[in-house]
Formats: sequence, structure tokens, C-alpha cells
Amino acid sequence: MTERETPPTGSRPRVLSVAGTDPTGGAGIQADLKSFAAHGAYGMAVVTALLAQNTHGVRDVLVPDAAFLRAQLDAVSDDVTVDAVKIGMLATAAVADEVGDWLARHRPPFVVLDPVMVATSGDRLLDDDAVAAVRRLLAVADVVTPNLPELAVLADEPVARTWPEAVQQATRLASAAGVAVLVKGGHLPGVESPDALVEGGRVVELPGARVASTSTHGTGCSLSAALAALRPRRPDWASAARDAKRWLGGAIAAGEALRVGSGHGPVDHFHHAPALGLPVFTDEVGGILAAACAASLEQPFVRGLADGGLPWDAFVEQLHQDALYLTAYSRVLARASTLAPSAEAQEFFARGAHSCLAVERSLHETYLARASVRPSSPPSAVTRAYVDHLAAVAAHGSYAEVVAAVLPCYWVYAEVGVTLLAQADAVPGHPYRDWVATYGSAPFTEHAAHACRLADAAAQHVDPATRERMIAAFDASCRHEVAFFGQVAVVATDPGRQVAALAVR
Ligand SMILES: Nc1ncnc2c1ncn2[C@@H]1O[C@H](COP(=O)(O)OP(=O)(O)OP(=O)(O)O)[C@@H](O)[C@H]1O
Ligand SMILES: Cc1ncc(CO)c(N)n1
Repeated sequence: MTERETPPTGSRPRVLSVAGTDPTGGAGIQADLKSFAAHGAYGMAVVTALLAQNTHGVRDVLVPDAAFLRAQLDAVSDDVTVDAVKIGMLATAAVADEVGDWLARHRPPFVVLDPVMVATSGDRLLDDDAVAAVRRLLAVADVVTPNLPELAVLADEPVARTWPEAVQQATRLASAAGVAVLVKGGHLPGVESPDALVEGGRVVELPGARVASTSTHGTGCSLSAALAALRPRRPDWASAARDAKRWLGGAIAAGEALRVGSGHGPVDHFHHAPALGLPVFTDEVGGILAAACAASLEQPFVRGLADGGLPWDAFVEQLHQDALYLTAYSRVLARASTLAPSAEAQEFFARGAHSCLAVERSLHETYLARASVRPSSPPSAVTRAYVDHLAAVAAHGSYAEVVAAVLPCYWVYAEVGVTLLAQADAVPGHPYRDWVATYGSAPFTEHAAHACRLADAAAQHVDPATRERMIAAFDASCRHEVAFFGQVAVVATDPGRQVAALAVR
């Protein structure tokens, strides 16, 4: 039992739920485990009662005998250091007393008691003769989390009708029972859903807007579980309660979108981590990228770059369009820099915006100065379409969408560049090798990998609708890249030789 002699601190708080079950996953142990995980805790659970319930109500309850409950509790505490415990539905006096005995033997540092008596559906979850046993547990809990009817039962007073009355009642209970009381105003009418923590004669109000939603099944379970999970990593109960309540408001708001059940639905415990379980963004769009690269490599212009047979005029025509494109692209990268959530991303895109202008200038100095193309030739319809798409995302989109829209310019060029460079290296005296090498080797390939990482990071924090817009913006940019490579007409005149039409399509 070395672990129990010097309890090691784990990488996550080890938090236990002692509660009943909800097979639809919105309340009881199932909700508690999600709530623990949503707050970074390692969750464990001891079952006090098996319920046949759903979002409409409770159909049946089976309470395992007290000896088996004790066996479950001891199996956990004989082996695992419990950092915090949340106690929920107790069903009977025998169950409540058994849990009380366990706490006397193995009290974890933090004990939250949710005095569950009636479900959201109105079904009773605690025998009448068990109330006294739950009152006895108050003495060993740190915090008790009653709703207004439960508060009235524990205080042995009528149900409070106003919020000030409820806080006063909670204050009386806290001082009589020697326990902190997190009183919950979810059952009050009105646009607010206030809670308050009453502790040692001090009242900490926890205001909160009422969310217009029927997804309130298991809110009490989820809140008390969040409180237990957060407390080991917070300095006091008030700060744990504040964070738990803020999280719960978001979870209620996101609940309906889960589409679970046709009664009072559950909350979305993971609303703050919407990308959980989704593939990494660049994996998800990898197929779009691969198709764009394959289509690009099929373009006559790119084939001419690969074998070196591209007519000079076609190359210069394309580079002129590229210079026009880069000037506009630079402004979009500057927008990404403006919106960037971190200094690292801000700098990456600011540098990118700068290097577009540097490359644009060097294209003029290196190739375009001696070319036949008129410097005043306007952007082609293809160039304009690409630039307009980017500008629209930059004007209306979030950071994540802008990053998704600018990514193909890096990623397609790097992928196509690597393939082209290998082919160019096989052709002695390849006339475009320098230009191809710019994109097919470091540092450009490293910049492309960096842009991919930033897009993946941005996609981690967006809601599903924004992620869809990221994919759409990425897909559109890929299509524009392919069209961009295809815009210069490369016409074969002599067999084996190609001449560019001077006009840009
Ligand atoms: N519509 C709502 N909008 C925002 N917060 C709410 C809403 N309904 C309840 N809450 C919050 O949810 C938590 C639980 O409150 P409530 O008073 O409903 O407890 P409960 O009756 O024990 O919950 P349960 O429905 O699980 O039995 C509190 O923090 C409360 O403020
Ligand atoms: C198991 C269980 N505990 C608590 C509640 C209260 O919502 C419920 N419905 N079911």
C-alpha cells in the first residue's frame, strides 16, 4: 500500500462519482464522467442505483444491496488515491449510510454532495425516510449543491420564492450544518439563472443568464461533477464554482444540437472542445490537396516546366500573372497576421506578407524586365477570380477561415514544386530549374509545413459550421490554384516543341 502511505499526485485529478445511472447519458454517472473528462480529470464511478430512464422520465430503479455498494467503494479506495468525490443520487437511507461509513474511513480531500431528490422530469429519486440520512452526510461534505426544493427539504422550511429568500435560506443551512452551500437558481422564473456559494458566513453571488433551452436534463449532476473535478486545481470553492457555472451555460446552449431524445435533452459537456474526435484539418483536406496537385501536374504549363520544354513566352506570361497575384495575396496574409491568435502566427504571416512582395519584385528584376509581356497587362480573369475569393474570405472570415484559404498557395506549390524539382534535376541544363527549386526545396517547403501546422491549430478551436467554411475556402483555393496553372495557353507548333499563345486565357 505504498501509494496510500505517500499519495503521489497524478497528472490529472482522480475524481470519483458515487451516483445513479442514466442510460441516455445526460444525468447521473454517465454525465459525471463526461463532466470530469471535460475538465481534465480522470473519472471513476461507483453505482448507487441502476435507473431505466430517458429524457422523458424514470421508468424503473434497481438499488443494489449495501454490501455490494461497500465492495465497490472499497475496491476503488483500497487501490486508488481519490483526489475528490462527487456524491449524487443515494436512493435509500441504507445507501446514504453506507456512503457515510465509507467517508468516515476514506474521506478524500474534497467532497461535493449533490442532494438529489427529484429528477428534472419530476420523478422522485430519494425515499422519504432517507432525507435524515442525507442530512447526516452534510456533516462530512465540504459543499452541498441543492436546487430550491432540495434546499427547502434540507433546511426543513418552505420552498423559497425569490432569489434573496433562497440565499438567506442557504445561509441558515450553511451555518446550521457547518457546510458550504452552492444554492442553484435554475428553478426560478425569469431571465436570470443565478447561483450563490455560501461559505463561512460569506455569500459569493454567481450570476448567470438563463439560456432559452429545454436541454437541462442533468444540469445539476454536471455542475456538481465539474465542481469536484475543478476543485483540486483551483484555490477555493468559489473559483471552482465560477468556472463550472460558466462552462455549464455553454453546455446548455450547445445541448439541442446533440439531438438526443425528444424530452428534456442533455447538455453538451464538450461544447468547449468542438474538434474532439474530428481528424486533423490537414488530414481531412488531404484528398482535396492531392486531387489539386494531380490536376496541376496535368496542366500543359506544368508539364512544360517538368521537362523544360515550356516556351519562354508562356513562362513569362505566367510569371506576370503571378506577380499580380502575389501583390494581392500579400494583403491577405497581412490580414491573417492581424487576426492571428498568437505572436508566432502573427509573425509567420507578417513575414509571409513581406516575402510575397520581395518575390514579386525579384520576379520583375530576374525575368520580367527582359520579357516581351507588357508590365501593364491587366490581371487575367483567372487571377482576378482567385484574388477576389481570397479577398472575400479576408473581409468576412475568421482567422481560421483566412488560414484555410491561404494554405493551398503554400501547400500546392510545395507539393508540385518537389515533384517538378525531381524531374527538372533529371534534365541537363533545365532552363527553369532555379524557379522550380524555389518552391521544391527549403525554406519554402518548411514554410508550407508551418502553414499546415497553423491551419491544424486554428481548426482545433472552431465550431462545426466554421470548420465547414474552412474546408470550403480551402477547396475553392485549390480549384483556383489548378486554374491558375492552366491559364496560359501552351500551344505546340513544331513537333516536340511548344510555343505559348501570347494572350492569356
Ligand atoms: N436554462 C438555464 N440556463 C442557464 N443555466 C441554467 C438553466 N437551467 C439551469 N441552469 C443552471 O444549471 C445548474 C443546475 O440548476 P438547477 O437549479 O436546475 O439544478 P437541479 O434541479 O439540481 O438540476 P437537474 O435538472 O439536473 O435536476 C445551475 O447552475 C443553474 O443555474
Ligand atoms: C441517476 C440520476 N441522478 C440524478 C438525476 C437528476 O437529474 C437523474 N435524473 N438521474
